[in-house]
Amino acid sequence: MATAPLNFAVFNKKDWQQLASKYVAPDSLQMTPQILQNIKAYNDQIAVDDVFDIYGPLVSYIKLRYDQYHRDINERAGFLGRPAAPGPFIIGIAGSVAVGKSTTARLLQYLLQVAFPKKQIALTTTDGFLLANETLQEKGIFDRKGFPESYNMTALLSFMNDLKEGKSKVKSPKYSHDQSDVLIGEYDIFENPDIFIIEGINTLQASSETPVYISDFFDLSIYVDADTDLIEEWYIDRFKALLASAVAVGDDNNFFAAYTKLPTTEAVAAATKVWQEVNLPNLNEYILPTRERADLVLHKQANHQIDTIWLRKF
Ligand SMILES: Nc1ncnc2c1ncn2[C@@H]1O[C@H](COP(=O)(O)OP(=O)(O)OP(=O)(O)O)[C@@H](O)[C@H]1O
Ligand SMILES: CC(C)(CO)[C@@H](O)C(=O)NCCC(=O)O
Repeated sequence: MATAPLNFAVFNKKDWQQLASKYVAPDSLQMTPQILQNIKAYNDQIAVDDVFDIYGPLVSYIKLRYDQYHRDINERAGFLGRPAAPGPFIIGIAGSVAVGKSTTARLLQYLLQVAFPKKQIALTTTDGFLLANETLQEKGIFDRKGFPESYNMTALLSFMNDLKEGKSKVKSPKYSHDQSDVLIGEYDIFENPDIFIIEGINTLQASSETPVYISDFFDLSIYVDADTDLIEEWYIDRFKALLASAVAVGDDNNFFAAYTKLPTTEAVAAATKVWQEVNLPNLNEYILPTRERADLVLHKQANHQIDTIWLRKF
């Protein structure tokens, strides 16, 4: 993998693992076999060792940062002579299409909920802020889906602002991977969560529409990294899984239904072309350059196992 910039501390799995109990006692993570079973149900292949070795210290580090966040807002409110109105502690997760951001986000949500049973841990994706396929087609930018201009950044920033201000009933629009489109009129509604996770390829990007970055609202950011050839493999694996589920469901409205009519090799060739012509250029031009802006980088190797962690020192 690339060399970490000077302002990051680099850990291999063994050194990172030593940090596990610094701020969260391991037993407070309550890693029972039943919990592990539930976590594994998200994805049968999640490396169980990573749950302890990587996510244990990560939850511990988030606890440290969460406590600091609350001390900080109280002290700042004291300085201003105004009541502290804390919005959620916000964690942003970035990385390529198909690198495993949503899987990482769901696992983290689960583990944080176990570690903080009385807190509300919420999760969304920036996918819902994509322009609808129809709009992308009208604008002639359907082949730029996922690129900065394909998102409604104004709506996304206003969502982040409402959330951080502590407004109640903040809505984020939904996206369906089966439909490969936003679900018009469907929302997730958030009611004052304590910790909020937002994952998406663009979470560390600047916007051309406004000088504010989405990451200006983050209290911690994570970039999920892997070598490009591996990510392409995972993209194709996920495409095959979505294809298989389209066959099983037999719904002609499913985006993947058209591909099910093709021989598998042709369908996979079409997906490879989308990777090469859309997602790979997007990764190289717009996503990878944001990696060094993250507070923490999780680097994955084959089988999604995390081998290296970069943690920002300053
Ligand atoms: N830890 C993991 N173990 C095994 N498989 C994983 C893991 N993380 C992700 N995957 C698989 O890799 C593929 C991509 O993962 P995921 O859908 O989470 O990516 P993503 O980064 O959220 O993608 P997108 O940006 O397109 O929504 C999926 O098929 C998922 O099941
Ligand atoms: C929804 C995004 C943009 C990001 O998650 C991505 O998964 C996507 O659909 N990219 C467009 C090209 C493709 O169909 O893979």
